[in-house]
Amino acid sequence: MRPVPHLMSLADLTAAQIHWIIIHAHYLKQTSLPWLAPQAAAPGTSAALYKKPPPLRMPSQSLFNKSIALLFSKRSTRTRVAAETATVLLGGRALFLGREDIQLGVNESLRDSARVIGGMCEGIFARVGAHEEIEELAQHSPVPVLNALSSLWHPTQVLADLLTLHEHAQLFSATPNESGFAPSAPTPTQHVRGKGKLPRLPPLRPLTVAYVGDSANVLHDMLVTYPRLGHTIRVASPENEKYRAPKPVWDRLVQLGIEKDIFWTADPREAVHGADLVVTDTWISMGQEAEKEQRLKDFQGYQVTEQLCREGGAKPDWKFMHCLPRKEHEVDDEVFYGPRSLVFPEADNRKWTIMALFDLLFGKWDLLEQKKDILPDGATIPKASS
Ligand SMILES: NC(=O)OP(=O)(O)O
Repeated sequence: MRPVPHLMSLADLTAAQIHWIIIHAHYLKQTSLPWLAPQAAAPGTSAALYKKPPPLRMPSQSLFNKSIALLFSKRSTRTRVAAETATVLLGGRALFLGREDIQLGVNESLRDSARVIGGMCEGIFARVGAHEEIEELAQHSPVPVLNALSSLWHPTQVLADLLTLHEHAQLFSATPNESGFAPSAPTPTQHVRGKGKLPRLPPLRPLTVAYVGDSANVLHDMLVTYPRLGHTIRVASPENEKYRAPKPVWDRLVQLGIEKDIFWTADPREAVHGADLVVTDTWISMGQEAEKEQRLKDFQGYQVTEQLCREGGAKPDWKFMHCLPRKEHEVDDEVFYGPRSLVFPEADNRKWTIMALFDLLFGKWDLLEQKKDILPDGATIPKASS
């Protein structure tokens, strides 16, 4: 009997498996978008004379006739909409089960809920409070459990960020960084698993990524991922220990042998030095509303602005990402709505990366078993710089 695969954090995957998900998400996006476009004009009409409809390839139907439970004990826009729409494209049905809808946590234990829901659904995508809750769901679920956000990790967000960076690779100048890596010439198409030629996932050169803000779940998955994909990461958070990564995250970094690759400072200007990409996130996570006043004081000077990045010495063509929802104290309008911002393509890509995970983890169960080191034709992972 195959062990039930679960995914709690990108720390659970090899660099090759992470890269494989990005390639697969890109493939699913390319095959699905034509199905979502307005219907082509009927043959013989004048519009049809000018525009040939695109060739349609069916995306994977690995969730055909299957149901996925979206077990959300916290609010969500992007993760929920991405999960529901991705499940439709894979041929399945998503059941949104919010905290007001089911017995979970109020009248029934996590253990019993996991067993019951897993007996009727083929996957559980769970957004929880304390990380231990999702660990307990996974321990007792007969079907795969995927983390939709917990107190420690937010793996699906960082996958969307990576897909977005690859898609915008041309915006980052091609100068090799200290590791000496120079990107190979991009090939316009790639063969994907006997499905013919599709636009190739653009290769991404190693970037210097600066994170300015609280040490929360998105940053934690960035920390365990970016150095293994060859990127440099620089973090600024206020001096207080509560704004630094907690022990379970450092333990995973040590386990992966990348703890020395993380540069951490309390000075946001120092963090953005040499940055290709500047990232921030909420200063007040769900459940921390009572600390709002103190946090706003502690994060004074952390707002991402043109001035901060200029004074800190970010690269002239630096770009900006934020997982959303955003507050103006974290990043001003000039950056957020300006030409440096990738935030909306980043939000769109939540759908394609969640679709890839649903396909590989819920539909096929082969994410953790295979493709540890093997990538599709022509794909490469940048060499880590240390
Ligand atoms: N970024 C993110 O997780 O958004 P939601 O909370 O709206 O799902």
